[in-house]
Amino acid sequence: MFSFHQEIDLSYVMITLFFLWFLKKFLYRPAAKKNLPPSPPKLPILGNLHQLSALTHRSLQSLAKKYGPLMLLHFGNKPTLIVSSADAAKEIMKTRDLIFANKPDSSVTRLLMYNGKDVAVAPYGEYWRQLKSIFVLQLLSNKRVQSFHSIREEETALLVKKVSGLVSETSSPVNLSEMFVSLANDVVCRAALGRKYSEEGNGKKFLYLLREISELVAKVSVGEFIPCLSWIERVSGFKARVNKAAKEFDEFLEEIIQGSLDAGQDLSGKENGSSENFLDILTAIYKENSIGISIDKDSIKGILVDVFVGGTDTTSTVLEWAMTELIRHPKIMNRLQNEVRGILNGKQNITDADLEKMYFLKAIIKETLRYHSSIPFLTRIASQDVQIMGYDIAAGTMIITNNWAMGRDPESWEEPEKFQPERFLNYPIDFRGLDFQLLPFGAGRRRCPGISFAMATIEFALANLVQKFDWKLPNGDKGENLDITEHPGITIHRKKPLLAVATQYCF
Ligand code: HEM
Repeated sequence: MFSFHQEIDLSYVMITLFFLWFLKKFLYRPAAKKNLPPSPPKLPILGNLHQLSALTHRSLQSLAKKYGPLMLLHFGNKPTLIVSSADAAKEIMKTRDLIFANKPDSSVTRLLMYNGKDVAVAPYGEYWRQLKSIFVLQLLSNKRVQSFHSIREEETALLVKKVSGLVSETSSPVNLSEMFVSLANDVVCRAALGRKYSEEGNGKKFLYLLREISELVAKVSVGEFIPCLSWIERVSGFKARVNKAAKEFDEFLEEIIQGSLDAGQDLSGKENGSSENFLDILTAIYKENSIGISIDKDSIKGILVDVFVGGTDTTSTVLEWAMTELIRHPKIMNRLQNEVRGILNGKQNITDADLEKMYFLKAIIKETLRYHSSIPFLTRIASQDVQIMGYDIAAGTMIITNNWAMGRDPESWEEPEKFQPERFLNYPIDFRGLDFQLLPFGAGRRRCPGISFAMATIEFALANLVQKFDWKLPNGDKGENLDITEHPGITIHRKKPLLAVATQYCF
């Protein structure tokens, strides 16, 4: 039984409930429902992280086959849009490029890349624009790339000499993977710092630090996605490892920059800028404000880290996959050797003019970049709420364009799982960021500024290796049996080093 007092309470409750129902029904307008991209089911805390294997580009390709070219995943607590088609990539990096001009950063990249004072992770804005123009106009212009011709020639000649030595002395297999890493490092080092570092003395430390920085930049730090687990990084020693590498590399860079400043480089006397290296150019900008842009020492250090992290592993990986595919496909190797040897017609030295005529060589490099895009992901951040292909994307969403999967998309390529360089002969698709089905160097404002530098090294080295030697697998193994398992990282390279037996070609 209710008491009088209880009855009054009940009527209050009834009136209040009716009032709330009325408000909801007639006055409250819920926010319009968002049209989100399709998403696979997710777990609390982890989001979709449990659906990703170490070869993340392959896991994301499989998920995209089910959920489509735009899908929304959650990496822990981070909403992440996965882009897997040329049309969707064009929306992000052309139509709405300005909204997506920022790159995600992390505590690791902030420490190693001088708190965004480099180019690759600097927030989009005036500072980034000035640094990018230093890259494009001062360090990596076509004229500058040509001026490094003798560096490429000398370093490739050393590579050829090493292979010839192995052929004549032992006829043992050549570790091509290792040789490509040395070649790419040495060419970049000489262009950047005017000298190279060997595996002896303080060179050893420098090479170790380069490897360490590249490895750490590629590592995903769990605390970025699942903040409640960030303690793992401290306990596992990961944070300490990053701090140590950042400090030691900084000390190294400080020493060489100070050395260059103390030496008082006078660039005015250098002919056509031919022997200017990146450090010369950057210290001149720093000291004399020579191009009307002012930079500090951290900017120089950030730029140099970008050059080493962005320019070495990427280049050696392309060479490694190109040679892998040539050895796997003897007919393609044969056709390339006929082209190169035919154009040289008995001549030993390859010139830039010779390379220009090597259409099949260029097609092989394009096909390598399609089939084994060395950097699998292009990353961005949405700086405001935006609609992409009818879907609502919230500000702050991380964007991952799966460039590797786009190179194998059957909507864009016939027989995408076959290595067929011929597809690029008489087919005007290029990799410079205008054809969205092929983006090994990215596109839009954040496109790679090192394309010409990298291509010059790759074309020259590959042409020399197939001109001067014939290649086969050790122990008479057939090319088609060559193991092509991938090793995950910021660049995707071979899990096992590429070993091959060379025979000197008699001209
Ligand atoms: C085969 C060799 C190379 C490949 C495959 C490659 C690939 C890439 C890719 C995919 C990006 C991201 C682009 C985007 O997000 O749209 C990038 C950015 C960049 N690359 Fe390269 N790269 C190579 C060589 C080089 C070289 C030789 C240098 C310098 C010497 C370099 C310097 C940079 C820099 C500074 C950025 C950042 C650009 C920005 O954020 O504005 N890269 N590269």
